[in-house]
Amino acid sequence: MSLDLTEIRREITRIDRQLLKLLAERHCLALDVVRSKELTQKPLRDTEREQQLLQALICHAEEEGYALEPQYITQIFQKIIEDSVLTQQVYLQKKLNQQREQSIHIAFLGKLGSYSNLAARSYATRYREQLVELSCASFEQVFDKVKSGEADYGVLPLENTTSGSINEVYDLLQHTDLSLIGELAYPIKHCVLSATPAEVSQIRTLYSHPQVIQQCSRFIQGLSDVHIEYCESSSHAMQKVSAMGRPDVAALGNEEGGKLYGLQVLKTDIANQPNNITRFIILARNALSVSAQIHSKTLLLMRTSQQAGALVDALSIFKKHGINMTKLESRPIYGTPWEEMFYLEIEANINHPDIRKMLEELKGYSTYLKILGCYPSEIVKPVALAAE
Ligand SMILES: C=C(O[C@@H]1C=C(C(=O)O)C=C[C@H]1O)C(=O)O
Repeated sequence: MSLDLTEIRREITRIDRQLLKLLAERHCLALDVVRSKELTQKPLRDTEREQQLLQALICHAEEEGYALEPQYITQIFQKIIEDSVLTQQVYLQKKLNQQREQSIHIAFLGKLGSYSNLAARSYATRYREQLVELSCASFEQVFDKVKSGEADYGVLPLENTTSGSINEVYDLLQHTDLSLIGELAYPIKHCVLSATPAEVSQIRTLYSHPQVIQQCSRFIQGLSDVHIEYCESSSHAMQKVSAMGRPDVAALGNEEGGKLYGLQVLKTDIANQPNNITRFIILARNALSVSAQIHSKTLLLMRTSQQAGALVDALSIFKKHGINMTKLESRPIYGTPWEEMFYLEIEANINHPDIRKMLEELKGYSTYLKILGCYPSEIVKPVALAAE
């Protein structure tokens, strides 16, 4: 066996290309699978098959004596299965809603390179759509651009695994006629960026969006003598820092955006927790139909009477119908002090007759009920393997 690095790397490159080819082949088979399921109307996800498949791979690796940890095999194949499930979902959704390959206009907060912009690109890539990017100065403007027809979709952050709910977006949802048609979980990897080579200890002013500052609060506390400047978005921050060209100012943003503004990365992974993920929602003027074969979710707006137990009674309807609730949020109702609007996200498809019946029942327990939208769940929860 040669120990020549160039030669070994050439061999690695050859294997990587083989892996890529095999992944592409598997990806095509996922499309054959969905065409077959279309005929049989089978649910798209089959967690039993996924469990068996993972278990069999782990056993096979052991029998063959491959030096691969079961955890490693599981992680890699869970990612592959996630792609397969989402590919099938996209196929069914595009067919059901008769979407053709076309260019779509997507509105998002910030300039090019903002996290919302990266999420918009990821959504368009998943649906294989050409993207026309429309920058907005505020969340409100994103809603307005979709309402006026200037944009087909609006991409907005709803919650983050570190800083929690984005209240401003929840409040805007209370008064909108737009429909929620999709979701997207996007990993947020904050870093410190500056225009010139510098040490983090040199920084005296940090620019970013309040949400980013909040998600990196521990890192910021560890810095001494630093002043914070809040910006409309992280992309505004990156642009400002780029224009200043000084070693004592830096932006908190992302690596991809940093490249766009010619910035250097001084430090990566500065969020309070490594699993820093933002869930974005996609808004459109018209609601989408979601295939019954897809695991879907519905977001409801609900207000209850001010009587004792009114909310508990309303929520008990979900329990009665065996419906899982994935999110419960409340926000003040403007003009009505101390009354709350509830946001309920449930794992349900509103086109199912049982769910329609359940919502009729729920009306009886609420003073206001509105469906904000039904959408495919794009968060593919990995299956758990049976304990040894
Ligand atoms: C490909 C399929 O659809 C889904 C994806 C799977 C995979 O990628 O292996 C397995 C089961 C299903 O959840 C299938 O049913 O075989």
